[in-house]
Amino acid sequence: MLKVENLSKNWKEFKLKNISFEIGKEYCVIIGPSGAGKSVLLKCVAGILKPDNGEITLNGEDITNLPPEKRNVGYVPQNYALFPNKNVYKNIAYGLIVRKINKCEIERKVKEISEFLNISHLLDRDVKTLSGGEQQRVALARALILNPDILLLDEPTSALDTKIKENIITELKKIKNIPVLHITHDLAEARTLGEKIGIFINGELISFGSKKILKHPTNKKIAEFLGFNIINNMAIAPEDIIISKGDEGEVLNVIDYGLYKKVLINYKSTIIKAYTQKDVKIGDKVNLHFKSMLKLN
Ligand SMILES: Nc1ncnc2c1ncn2[C@@H]1O[C@H](COP(=O)(O)OP(=O)(O)OP(=O)(O)O)[C@@H](O)[C@H]1O
Repeated sequence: MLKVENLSKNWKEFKLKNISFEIGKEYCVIIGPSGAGKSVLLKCVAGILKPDNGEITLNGEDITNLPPEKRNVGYVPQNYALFPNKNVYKNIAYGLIVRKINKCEIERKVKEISEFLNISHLLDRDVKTLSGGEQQRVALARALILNPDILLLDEPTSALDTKIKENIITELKKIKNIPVLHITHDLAEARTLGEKIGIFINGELISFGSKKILKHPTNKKIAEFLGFNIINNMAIAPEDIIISKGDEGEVLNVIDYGLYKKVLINYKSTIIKAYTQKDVKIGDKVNLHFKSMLKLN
């Protein structure tokens, strides 16, 4: 179990503000906009940055001041940080070689982890020749082979195209029995993977708990971040709006995504975002019906 208590880190322009949360053997996704401080938080847990205040415990042990190599933490940074002058096998085996594990045991473990992540065919390859998705799997294998007590993932799919992203997400879903702390700005990824969800804005963890929050935001800040419309302190999801002909609002913009359209409507002097499959055009006069509205605190 990972427990973070009152963690803070201050620079002139940025503050990580008293972050507290805990996760057990579950997949936790922390989501937030760029620059919110997600990577700083992850680096504090990995031991790469030292927090100014606060405490980090892993399975009951205070690791706040331990160097990275003394924490049993698997960390996959955003750029993967593979060793460019070693092949895939040596990259994956690196942590075990440093720990002077015997050769047969290393071979067995590399075989096991590379089968798990479908990269057995790449073991002899030079890492410089790998695609982004392949590099990602090698970085994951390198972290997982050490049987870490926690896996830390910094935007693991940000550099990948949609198809490869889906494949990696399938692999990530297979990781069980250890806590995973995954940071991203991708809401779809949070919805697919997160058992627990943290919402991080401007150095602050404004919400932490069950994934229910993604469909039922509790306050305006969370609702806005999740893309809900807000009218009279009620949150309305764009997919919960039915558009019909009328005179209450006017369509300002339409973006056609093929399967659905994203429509911006000037509705009683508020700009409303709706998703629809109907045929709407800029300038159409419309009425709106809200299928569901959530009261905010
Ligand atoms: N070593 C540092 N010294 C000073 N400021 C830093 C340092 N590292 C990070 N910051 C600042 O902390 C803030 C948060 O950065 P961080 O990388 O955690 O954001 P993020 O939420 O991970 O964003 P992104 O999704 O873009 O990676 C930024 O304003 C960044 O410039």
